[in-house]
Amino acid sequence: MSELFATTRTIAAIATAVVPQQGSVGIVRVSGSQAMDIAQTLFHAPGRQVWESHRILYGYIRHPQTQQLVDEALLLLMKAPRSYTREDVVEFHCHGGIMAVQQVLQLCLESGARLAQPGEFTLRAFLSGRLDLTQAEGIADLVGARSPQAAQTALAGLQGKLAHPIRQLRANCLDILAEIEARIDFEEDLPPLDDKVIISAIENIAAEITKLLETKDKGELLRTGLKVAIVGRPNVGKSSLLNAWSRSDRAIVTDLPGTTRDVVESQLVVGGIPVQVLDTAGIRETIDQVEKIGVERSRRAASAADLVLLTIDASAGWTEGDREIYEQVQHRPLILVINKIDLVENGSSKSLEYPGNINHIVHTAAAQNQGIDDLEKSILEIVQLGKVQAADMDLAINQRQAAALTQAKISLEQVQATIDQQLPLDFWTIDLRGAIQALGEITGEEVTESVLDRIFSRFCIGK
Ligand SMILES: Nc1nc2c(c(=O)[nH]1)N(C=O)[C@@H](CNc1ccc(C(=O)N[C@@H](CCC(=O)O)C(=O)O)cc1)CN2
Ligand SMILES: Nc1nc2c(ncn2[C@@H]2O[C@H](COP(=O)(O)OP(=O)(O)OP(=O)(O)O)[C@@H](O)[C@H]2O)c(=O)[nH]1
Ligand SMILES: [Mg+2]
Repeated sequence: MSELFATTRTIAAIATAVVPQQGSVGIVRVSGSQAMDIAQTLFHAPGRQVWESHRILYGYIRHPQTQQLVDEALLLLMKAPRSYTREDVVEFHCHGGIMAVQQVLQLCLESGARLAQPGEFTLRAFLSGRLDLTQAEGIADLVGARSPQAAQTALAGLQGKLAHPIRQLRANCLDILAEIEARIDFEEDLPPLDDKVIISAIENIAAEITKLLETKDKGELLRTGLKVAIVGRPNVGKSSLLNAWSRSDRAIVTDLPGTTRDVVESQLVVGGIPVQVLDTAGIRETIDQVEKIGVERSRRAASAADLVLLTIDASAGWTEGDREIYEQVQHRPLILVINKIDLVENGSSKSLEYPGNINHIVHTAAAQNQGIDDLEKSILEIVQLGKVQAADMDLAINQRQAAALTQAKISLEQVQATIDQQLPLDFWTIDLRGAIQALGEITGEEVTESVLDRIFSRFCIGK
């Protein structure tokens, strides 16, 4: 057993962010049987304050040997099992920045704790039965959420809205298994099995699994979001588009072609989906060394993006330069953004002869903040958010859960095939057990250490 699964040692870590921005308060969290001892060694609470569970004490953290003052702080005590890990937990609420928390953590380590691995507090919460795996994954998703909708979906997981139906489906499978096994063991004493009843019960379970699987695309979009690259010739208004879209002055805009040299990025939310927008250097042949590198980066950004916004200047029409860029990006999900629409007669661009097979076209006047709504609508059409939302559930499964659900469904289909072929009852149980195993992996009733390792190492230290 790896050290991660031995819960005998007391663990400690900084629970709050250390980089890049300093918070005004920083927390050092300690969990395990030595937590109270460590708190008493390091923390001095003046006056008559009681060291009881779920109390906050005020006082001073001092070096245990030299008595040198380290911080003026608050101490939160949570006695087992009324804590996040169900172990004794203490939290030092220190001044923010890095010095106080780092010194307090160091003192905890010198007093007998070891540094927690990423996700180890939550792992202990799982091992002690406080959370199941889907709830633990919900916590990681919540911490990483980049849109309110992503946070809402993560909270649903944290609340057990996924664990509940999965447990129910597994219990249904176990009931069917018990029915079959009873016939194997006591065949003569029981009425014979009705195949039709079993088949319809299995069909119902498979249908529920299918419904859950339909939330996968939404989960993927909310968790990873979209990467969108704005590309085009110099001076067509790419940076203006980024600024209009993000309602900021994020990128430098001038009337000089070749203004943007490096990739400029901005985080947005479109229809609940976190979107990372990349403004890039205008693509053209150039002998300028710096610009050349910028152009190379633009090409790379375009090929790494989920969606490319090929931006052109309406007043210039479809130029040879636009065509060359189009050839490089035409096989990618693409929107043609016809910008500077304010400069053409009656706002139309019918004279533009862009390729007829471009399906998504949006007209904008970025410098006037016009066309952004249409752009967002077009993006949501491309990612088919409508379809995603139609799976009307506030929960959304992740890839690991989808893989296990798919496995469970395949196993159930095999049970049905076995019944159809009228094979002996023993055979029915084999695949049914497969489905039970797969469903158990999702919540963590049946799970290997390597799977746990993979899930919890995604967390940050202190979580
Ligand atoms: N300071 C601080 N804030 C935090 C956390 C934390 O650990 N420390 N959390 C953690 O990441 C989250 C809150 N989650 C928590 C969940 C359960 C318990 C807990 O002690 N539960 C016990 C007892 C409840 C009671 O009866 O008083 C239990 O369920 O047994 C604590 C925090 C977010 N905010
Ligand atoms: N009339 C009009 N001018 C615009 C519009 N969008 C951008 N411009 C102007 O076009 C010029 C170039 O804009 P940028 O946003 O810097 O263009 P860019 O594509 O980022 O250019 P590079 O970084 O050089 O590739 C600036 O003078 C903008 O004010 C628009 O919709 N209408
Ligand atoms: Mg630019």
